Amino acid sequence: MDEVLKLLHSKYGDIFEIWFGSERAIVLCHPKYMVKIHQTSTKSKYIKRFFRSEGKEYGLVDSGVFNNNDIHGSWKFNRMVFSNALMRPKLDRDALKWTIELVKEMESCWRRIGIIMGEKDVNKSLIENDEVINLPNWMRRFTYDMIYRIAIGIKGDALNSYTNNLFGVNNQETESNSIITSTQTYAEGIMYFRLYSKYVRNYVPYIRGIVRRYLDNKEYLYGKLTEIIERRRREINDTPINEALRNDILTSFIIANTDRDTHKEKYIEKYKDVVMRPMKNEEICGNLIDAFIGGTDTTANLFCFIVYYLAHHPHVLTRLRQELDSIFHDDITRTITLKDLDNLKYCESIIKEVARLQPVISSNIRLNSEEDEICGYIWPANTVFLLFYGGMSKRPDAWNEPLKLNPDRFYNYMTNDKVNSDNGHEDLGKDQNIGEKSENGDDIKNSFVMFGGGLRMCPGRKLAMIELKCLVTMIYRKYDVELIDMNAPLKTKSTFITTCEELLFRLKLRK
Ligand code: HEM
Repeated sequence: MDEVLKLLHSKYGDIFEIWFGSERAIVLCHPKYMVKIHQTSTKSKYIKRFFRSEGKEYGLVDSGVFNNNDIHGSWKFNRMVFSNALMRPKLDRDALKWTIELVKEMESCWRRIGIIMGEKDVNKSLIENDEVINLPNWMRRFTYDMIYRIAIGIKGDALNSYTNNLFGVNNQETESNSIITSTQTYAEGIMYFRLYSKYVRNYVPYIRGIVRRYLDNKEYLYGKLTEIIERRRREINDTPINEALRNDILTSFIIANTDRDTHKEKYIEKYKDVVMRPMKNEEICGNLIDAFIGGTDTTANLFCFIVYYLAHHPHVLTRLRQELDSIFHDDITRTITLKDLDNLKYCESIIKEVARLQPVISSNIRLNSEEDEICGYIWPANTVFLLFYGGMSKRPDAWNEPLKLNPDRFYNYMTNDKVNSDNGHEDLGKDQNIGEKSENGDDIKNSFVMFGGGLRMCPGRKLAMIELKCLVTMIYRKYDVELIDMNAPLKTKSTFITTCEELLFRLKLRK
């Protein structure tokens, strides 16, 4: 998808149309067109994401947040509860603590196998197996375990059971693993409900069989999640009102708009147009599934891209190490604090710069709910706009030497207040959508779109940054990461998201 859009962009310019079967999409490649689309006002005409409201029975029309098209009803309500659950400062502390624990767990798995060189018990047959030393395989499991804990509050088991399997230990199927596997199957099924009409899904023989299996899996997944929700509801009921509850997002979903919700009054004030009521089990299921899907492949693949770019840019790695050493000195095992994360400005710049060059989500879809003008044309309501972020983030009119990895373009903004106030782009350090050549003003605003924009901007952005900064710190302050084939190009596959297909690696204790 990414490559096709790149090609069409160079051939047809900043605006052109493409057809998906009988559906037309207008592709927008210039950041100036994003100004309207990424507007944060509730009056925005560009909140809708999908052109067809197919797949209600699969939870795709009015449940969860990502696939939800009911923008004035269930999306607004779910999104409010979702954002509040994920953006609470209290969650940051736990997210950091859990990331640290999980990196340690992953290190111990790597040690057992011999991925960390110099360890005694190297298992030769395992480290010669490309599957085992393929970083994306580990990162996917890392983010499964992480999001499971963030979502449900209970440690996931994907890393450990994968490692045990490699050693021939038969694991009992854990609840977390069966939920994650079922969520993956659920995610794979989405395209059948998006692509095929109700008639095809119900009557075309081969497709009907596949769709039935996906629906059975959905029933299983909702059933399992409902058991967990009910269990947690009972635990909450049994906890005295003056006792603090866990900070996982399931707890936040359950207590939202109830007497246990300490922020209730604030939300009533802030979201005046949303009916405040507790969430039903089915709504919570939809939101949990979105957290599982949104919070795994994105962060996992971006981390792999960071590792690839750092291996090929030693001067950037040296600067990163200088920053890490200035914060942690010789203590490569000191527990990382939230304050440390705030101080890791160069580390954050690397994450952003890699996301600019190699975005995991390089395009997005929005529809206008009313007739509107974009690029001098009047578009009827429900025109599909495909926003090609991956093209915008490499425009020569927005960035100096756009194809070069240069974290300084973000670092200088974050560390130099004068630059910030002079160009009016104070927020660059805070996931804003802004380009480098700011003298062009609005034209290049929105040329860096890591987390989308407007009211649908990614609600997991703070969590993703905590995870990524913590991972980069814990790996690079302690280890040298060696790629098995330094000449291999970055192997990616691009559908809705761009994944890292192969990155063979090993670690050595840092000299
Ligand atoms: C590096 C990591 C991540 C990247 C690059 C990323 C990127 C994005 C982007 C580009 C969007 C579309 C926003 C828009 O339409 O304007 C999005 C939406 C979303 N993301 Fe993320 N994301 C990341 C991590 C996460 C995490 C950790 C979670 C959950 C825990 C999450 C949950 C979601 C959800 C639920 C939506 C849909 C929001 C809505 O439609 O209202 N994401 N993300």
